[in-house]
Amino acid sequence: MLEFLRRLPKVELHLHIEGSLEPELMFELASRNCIELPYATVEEAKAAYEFDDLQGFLNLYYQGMNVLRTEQDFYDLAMDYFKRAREEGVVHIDMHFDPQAHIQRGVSLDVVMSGLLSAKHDAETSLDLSVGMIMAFLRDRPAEEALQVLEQAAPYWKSLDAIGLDSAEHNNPPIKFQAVFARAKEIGLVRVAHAGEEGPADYIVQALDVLDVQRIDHGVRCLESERVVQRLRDEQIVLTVCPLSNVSLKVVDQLRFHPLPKLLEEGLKVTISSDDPAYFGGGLLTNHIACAEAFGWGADVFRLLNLNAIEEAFTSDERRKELIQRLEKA
Ligand SMILES: Nc1ncnc2[nH]cnc12
Ligand SMILES: [Zn+2]
Repeated sequence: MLEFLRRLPKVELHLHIEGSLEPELMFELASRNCIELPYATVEEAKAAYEFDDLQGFLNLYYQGMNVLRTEQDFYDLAMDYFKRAREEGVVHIDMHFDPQAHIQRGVSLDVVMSGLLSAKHDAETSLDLSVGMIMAFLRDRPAEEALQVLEQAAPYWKSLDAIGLDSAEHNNPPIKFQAVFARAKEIGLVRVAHAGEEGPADYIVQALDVLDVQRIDHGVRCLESERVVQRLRDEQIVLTVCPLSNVSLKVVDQLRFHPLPKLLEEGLKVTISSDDPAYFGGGLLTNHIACAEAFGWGADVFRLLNLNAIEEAFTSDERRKELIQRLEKA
């Protein structure tokens, strides 16, 4: 099974590129930019990655990305992950990034975009890896700020595959971003949102009805409402479920109690992703292996999960067809 999972062409729809910052690179960038870290060693940083909940993680996530200052830093961050993902047999990544978390530190949108877009270009031309770009808004910051960033990003609209919504879900319902998402729709941008990770099933409905999103990131709490499950099934809305993330952030107690098998039984269009691999114990292959061990899934389940992801990936129809053929042959 391990060899099968390694060679299976895997597609990741839910990855925060800032959450792929490994402590080793964090130290390298800190040294390059003369920034003092709150950790003495890589081991000390890793030991701090124990979280009680989403907010506990977000505090370290925003602190960690403070080492990202230049275009080269963003390029190195993304290429470092792309190369590792490729070695694990990942063939496509839809990458979230958080411009507000950088702009508020004095790092310009141009610096972020130039670094990430160069890395995407190089991955697509030299690594056999396609990359989608999801510009995410921080739901615990004001909607007006998100709207400003969306307008400021006008030179990059053509380079974006979607906008997203992430960060602290409690008390930050999708409806807060109604105007931002309406403007994105007017511009012609596709929309996705985190919902039902720590927030209630009702936030999933709001994301669909008010933000008109095409996917739900996480969505595991849909199971608390029969009506929401029915809706997701009827409309075959893709859920980007992140098993090891859910364990790390205590959304579930242990992987063997994760609702992934139930979501599949319910006929939902499930995919799996790593979310923030540097913080949650590993990348997409590690998530696959952990699921194989926890749920005893065979090859057919993993083929289905990745077929679901390929069908939804932000890529060309030509690349999609190629990936489906490679999946069938694996
Ligand atoms: N799991 C997650 N949930 C919400 N926002 C995030 N930003 C990075 N990872 C996140
Ligand atoms: Zn996420």
